Amino acid sequence: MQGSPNPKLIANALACRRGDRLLFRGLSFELGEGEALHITGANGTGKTTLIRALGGLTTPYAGSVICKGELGLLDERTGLDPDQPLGKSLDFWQRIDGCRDPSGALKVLGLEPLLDVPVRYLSTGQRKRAGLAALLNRGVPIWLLDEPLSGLDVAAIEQVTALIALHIGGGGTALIASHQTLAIDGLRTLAIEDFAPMDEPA
Ligand SMILES: Nc1ncnc2c1ncn2[C@@H]1O[C@H](COP(=O)(O)OP(=O)(O)OP(=O)(O)O)[C@@H](O)[C@H]1O
Repeated sequence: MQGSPNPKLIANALACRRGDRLLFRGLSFELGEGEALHITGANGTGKTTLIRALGGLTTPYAGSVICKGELGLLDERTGLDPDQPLGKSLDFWQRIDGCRDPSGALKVLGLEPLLDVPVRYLSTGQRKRAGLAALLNRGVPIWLLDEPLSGLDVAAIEQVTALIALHIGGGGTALIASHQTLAIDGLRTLAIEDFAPMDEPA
């Protein structure tokens, strides 16, 4: 794993707004090496917004984020060129990120038969696995995963869950927003609705 040997991700009394609506406030947690947090909450309660705030993609309305170690984000946007074959599109990022074991992620995620397929032709689940391969290749210590299991079949759900557990077991850190149950030992849970303002139903 590249980056910090002791990753940390800390949220201090975070509050986020979208439009004129305060989604959550006073949200705090601390995650370190080998720790993971499952963010739960109904549609529209602010899980993606929280992930974007943690990743520096949106500015919180209040509070702060402390991040020690490189972050990798997996959401529905893979960052892979839709017009390129999957293999070439992953190669592009591998050249930038300096991947050490490019074939490892492809094998473990069953992507080898799809390397010649243009990214735009990939199914939802295939695209999700491709995004995860790109994340694995980066070797970053802190993972922000927005619905990593959505669109995956049963076997892929088990695979991806195992990969997340492996990442944590290897000293990584992960924050996972998911509507699905995650079978990962030691996983903590944070219900985002617990931080919703009283007078603003989700
Ligand atoms: N750019 C925007 N401007 C105004 N409101 C927005 C914007 N983006 C998102 N929202 C609203 O913010 C709220 C939170 O959205 P967010 O995507 O964070 O929820 P979520 O918990 O991830 O939902 P889901 O479970 O459906 O993925 C939603 O009500 C959404 O409509």
